[in-house]
Amino acid sequence: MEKLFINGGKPLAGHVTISGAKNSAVALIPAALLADGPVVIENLPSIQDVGIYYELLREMGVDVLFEEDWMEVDSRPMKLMEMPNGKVKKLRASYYLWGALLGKFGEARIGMPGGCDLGPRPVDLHIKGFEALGAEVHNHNGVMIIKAERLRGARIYLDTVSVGATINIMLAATKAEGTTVIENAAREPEIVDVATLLNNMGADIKGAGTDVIRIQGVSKLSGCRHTIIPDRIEAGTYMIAAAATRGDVTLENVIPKHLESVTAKLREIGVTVEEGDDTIRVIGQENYRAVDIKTSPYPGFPTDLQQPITSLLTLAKGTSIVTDNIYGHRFRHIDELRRMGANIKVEGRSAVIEGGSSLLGAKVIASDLRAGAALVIAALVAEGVAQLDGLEHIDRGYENLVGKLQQLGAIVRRLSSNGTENIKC
Ligand SMILES: CC(=O)N[C@H]1[C@@H](OP(=O)(O)OP(=O)(O)OC[C@H]2O[C@@H](n3ccc(=O)[nH]c3=O)[C@H](O)[C@@H]2O)O[C@H](CO)[C@@H](O)[C@@H]1O
Ligand SMILES: C=C(OP(=O)(O)O)C(=O)O
Repeated sequence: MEKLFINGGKPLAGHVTISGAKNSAVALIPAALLADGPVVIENLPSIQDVGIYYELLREMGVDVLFEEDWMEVDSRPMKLMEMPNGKVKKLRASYYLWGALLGKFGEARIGMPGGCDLGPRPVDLHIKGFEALGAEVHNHNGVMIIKAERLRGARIYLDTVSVGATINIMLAATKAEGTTVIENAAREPEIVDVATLLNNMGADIKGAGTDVIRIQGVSKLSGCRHTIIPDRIEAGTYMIAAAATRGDVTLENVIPKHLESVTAKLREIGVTVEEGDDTIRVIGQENYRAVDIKTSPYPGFPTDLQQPITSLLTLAKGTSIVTDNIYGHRFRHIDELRRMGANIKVEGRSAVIEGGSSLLGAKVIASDLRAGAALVIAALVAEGVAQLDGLEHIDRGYENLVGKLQQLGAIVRRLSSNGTENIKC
């Protein structure tokens, strides 16, 4: 069992290159299965979710090459098979196999997904979408059995804005007969990224990035090459870490537009943020103001940065209220932050943070991916050494976290129980 040891109190300084987006990568890989030819995906982040997808594809008989930051996916030898358990449970985004296989074979038999435990994460809208396209959907002992004689375009209104349901419907509808219209669609940049790949494969998708997406079905898709967009959540995490440690960090390979809500909130807190074409420089300040934050679908403040920014707000003078309107139970990091000396209470969907208390190193456990990021940020600020467990969650979504933090001057080490150092992660 490995742990992170962080000796806090050192401002982060220097440059950090942001990797490809996790939430794009895990949708683009299944999307590539729809092509009748090789699809090359570049700028892949080296994270566990991508590694698991690679193994899933191999199990399904896909011809797949995976080297450092690119993957070539050729699904021509692939056969339809049932995947009830195993690796599909290890990540959330295995649910994209539902839409991809439904589009490709007219059938999918895939177990319910895993991913971060953020409280209830229903999939009713995915099912509603598939049914509207003409599929029959049954949940048989935790295995989704989705079958369609013919997929036919439909008008689908999403009652809640959902990233997963928007992409899954897009995947299946790409090869349906006729036109599908998704109303109240999610607008996240990762959705645009997936639509771009599908269009380059020969699909006809218009409106991705707005709340109405129109998909004219096509009968055949072919191979192509695609570069993944930068990970705005990884970028936001380093922005917050730079601010919290009162550092001076320049992020490279970012799209500043994707981070507007984060930049706006950091500025409100009192952080200096300078935007370049594909860089963002964050300069921390001594005094921070308390602010209120409410998460909402893109372009609102992302729920995936709600936990990390809570750590920063423990340093701000006054009371901040962080409300998660997407996942009202996403507060498992709070007890751990309290262990480090933070003064925070949870009231319903909100964390109420009394800023100004000093953080101290402690033994803490990451319960999920962004809880891990929040605790790393707190540890970088804290006095003394913090010991962090639960690294398997962090590994799902942060490429080379230790190496990147060390490059910025942090005193951080990843050690196994026998004291061996692992600097690759
Ligand atoms: C792999 C991936 O891309 N994960 C992201 C994706 O997760 P995921 O796709 O699972 O999240 P959704 O966008 O679907 O969820 C948004 C909201 O819709 C609700 N909902 C969703 C589907 C459904 O069928 N019914 C329903 O009620 C959810 O409970 C949640 O309250 O978007 C989340 C919200 O930005 C992010 O936190 C995750 O990092
Ligand atoms: C919640 C997250 O991921 P997933 O949906 O893959 O569990 C996340 O990236 O913060």
